Amino acid sequence: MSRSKPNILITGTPGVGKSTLCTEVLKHVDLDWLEISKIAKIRDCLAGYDEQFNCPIIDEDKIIDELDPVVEMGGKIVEYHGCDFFPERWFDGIFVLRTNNTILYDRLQERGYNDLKIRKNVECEIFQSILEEAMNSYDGTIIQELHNNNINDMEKNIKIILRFIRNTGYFKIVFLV
Ligand SMILES: Nc1ncnc2c1ncn2[C@@H]1O[C@H](COP(=O)(O)OP(=O)(O)O)[C@@H](O)[C@H]1O
Repeated sequence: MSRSKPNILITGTPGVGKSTLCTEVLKHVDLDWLEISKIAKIRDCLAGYDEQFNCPIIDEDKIIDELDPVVEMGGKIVEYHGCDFFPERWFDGIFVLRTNNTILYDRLQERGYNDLKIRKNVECEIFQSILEEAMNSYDGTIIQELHNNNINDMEKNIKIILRFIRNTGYFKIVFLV
């Protein structure tokens, strides 16, 4: 089945601003937001618990099986702090958010993460693990790295993503404002 709307992925280390950016983009365009962490819990797609990162481990095969028919229809913003297990065919564009280490540290501390979890996530960002994961899993031409340290960055990123969606040229995209 061919899609009438594009699919994009918004990924990056926890705390880089994925949810906030999705919320903002969705004020302007009629797409559906798939928050993989939440959907995995609701639809019982969990495979255990990561003691080191202090978070649930999702059952990647199960979540793909659950969501494949929905994503194939198009019009989805998929959001998750990982990306290598999604089918390549799902996405028209991939956006990897990045945040300066000290800013990320403060955001995660404010979120109440313990010291180990903060350190592991900041290390993940320092080693640009998610960007590399994306580069190793998808065609580099559909990947954009977006710095997201402050409100100005956020404004720019919203525009970049909306422009990308507009330029995909799918016939059914509805812009709300
Ligand atoms: N561009 C930004 N400038 C300043 N603060 C931001 C920005 N993006 C996100 N934040 C803040 O950082 C925190 C983490 O954002 P969130 O969207 O929950 O990250 P993620 O979904 O990647 O875990 C929130 O308190 C949010 O308000």
